[in-house]
Amino acid sequence: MDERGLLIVLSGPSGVGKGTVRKAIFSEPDTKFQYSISMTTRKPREGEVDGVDYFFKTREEFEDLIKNNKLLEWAEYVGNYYGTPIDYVESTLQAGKDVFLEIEVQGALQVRDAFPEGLFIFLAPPSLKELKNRIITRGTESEDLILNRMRVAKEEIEMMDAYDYVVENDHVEHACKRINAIVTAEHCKRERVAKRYKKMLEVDF
Ligand SMILES: Nc1nc2c(ncn2[C@@H]2O[C@H](COP(=O)(O)OP(=O)(O)O)[C@@H](O)[C@H]2O)c(=O)[nH]1
Ligand SMILES: Nc1ncnc2c1ncn2[C@@H]1O[C@H](COP(=O)(O)OP(=O)(O)O)[C@@H](O)[C@H]1O
Repeated sequence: MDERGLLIVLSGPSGVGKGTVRKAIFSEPDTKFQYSISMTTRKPREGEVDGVDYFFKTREEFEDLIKNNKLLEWAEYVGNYYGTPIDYVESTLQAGKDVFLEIEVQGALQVRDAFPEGLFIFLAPPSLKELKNRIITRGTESEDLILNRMRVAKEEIEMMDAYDYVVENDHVEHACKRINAIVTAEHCKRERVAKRYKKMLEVDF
């Protein structure tokens, strides 16, 4: 395979709908992206499955992964560690497949340093009021955690300029369409098709 896959990073504030949009993208039968399952020390929520939603780890196990350079990026977020396994990302890109990461902002900025050629998409809420509503309706957080997440969210929104694209998550299906359109456009921009034609033209006819 002479073409590496594209590293697609979807990020944005907690509660904006990253998980919802990512699941909607991966529920489409023709999605060709490979989802990189993250490691976390957060306790599983009801219905979450180890190795499907996350690889659930103890703090000791996670700290060993950090020490042994097994993570492309990691962040401590609202009291828990989250990180991306580097081997899966590297081998999948090497195989020419696009890898999709859904991660918070600190991690996305680390990936930007390691993979400046990646595609960085910021998912934005229609408003801060709507963001708070979404965190509340999700109902997984206590009052204290909601305030904490809103504080973090404001700082995260300030980082929007570091991304290649901002996608507003007004309606899930619209956000998915925008993301798919961006990836398609990016592939064209990166001249994958043009390179194929150049190769064809090298041959006499
Ligand atoms: N840096 C980083 N963030 C991650 C990773 N996996 C998930 N996250 C982010 O961690 C945050 C908290 O995730 P989670 O506890 O599942 O809650 P929720 O996504 O807000 O419902 C979210 O912003 C996720 O996108 C990862 O591997 N690295
Ligand atoms: N476009 C949308 N419109 C209305 N509610 C949404 C939308 N996208 C997500 N939500 C809701 O917002 C809440 C937070 O979404 P979630 O995917 O958990 O966010 P994140 O992964 O960014 O923390 C959930 O209750 C989800 O159903």
